[in-house]
Amino acid sequence: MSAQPAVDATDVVLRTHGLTKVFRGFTAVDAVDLEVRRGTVHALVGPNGAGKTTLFNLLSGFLKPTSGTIEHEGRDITGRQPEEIAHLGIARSFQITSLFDKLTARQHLELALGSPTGIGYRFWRSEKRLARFEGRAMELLDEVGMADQANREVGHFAYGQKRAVELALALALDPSLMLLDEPTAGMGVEDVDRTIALIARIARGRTVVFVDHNMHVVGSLADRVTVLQQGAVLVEGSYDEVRTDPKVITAYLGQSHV
Ligand SMILES: Nc1ncnc2c1ncn2[C@@H]1O[C@H](COP(=O)(O)OP(=O)(O)OP(=O)(O)O)[C@@H](O)[C@H]1O
Repeated sequence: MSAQPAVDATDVVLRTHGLTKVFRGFTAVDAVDLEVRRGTVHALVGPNGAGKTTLFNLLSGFLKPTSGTIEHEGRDITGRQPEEIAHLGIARSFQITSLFDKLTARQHLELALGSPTGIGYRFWRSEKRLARFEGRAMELLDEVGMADQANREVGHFAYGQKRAVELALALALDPSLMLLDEPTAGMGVEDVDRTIALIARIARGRTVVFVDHNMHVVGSLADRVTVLQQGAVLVEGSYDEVRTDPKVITAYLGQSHV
């Protein structure tokens, strides 16, 4: 975890102002002002249905906001397409696995490295053209502790190993900001601890925003925590500040993952 940098406008990688998403009269994200500082790990938490995934979809361009703005490095990116946002260096890893069973881990990385935005795969690239990405592919797999599995088909991988490959794919973009959607969802305790260590490692020198229900993960990784409730920001602060906030305790009453 990195120390909190001094507050300075140029230290803000991502800022939303009044960000709102309304689905047929239902406000899923409600006037959210979010500030993500450079070099920090920032968690988004909140009870089920609080709007975390919708907010992620807005930040990564998969949904268009009803109103409000999103700024990246001081530039307005509101309404940009997912490919453009990825190209700006905002990488998102998905909650739902997006790997192909018959491809090896290395082939996944080579295909992603061969795609200009990193978020699509270019299957028509020849093996020879992709071979030039082998070195970088291996570096990325090494970064997530998967170098020794590089030539195995991902269909044979355990769940935690697939998530590690997905993290490597997000890193392939060389992102200035990583958005991780429930990186430990569905994992057992061992995989959760391994993933915490992995995220802590890849977060060095990078800015990370993640959504997770597991408070052990949030407490272990997050420099800042934003708690959402019914689409709006309820509280923001350090993990210890939000954990003990009476508003947060009340919001989580009746939820199993406090
Ligand atoms: N496409 C949509 N159309 C209508 N309502 C939607 C749509 N997407 C999300 N919602 C609603 O918006 C609210 C916020 O949903 P969202 O998935 O963002 O919450 P969440 O905090 O990610 O929840 P969880 O922790 O359960 O994943 C929910 O009430 C959901 O039903």
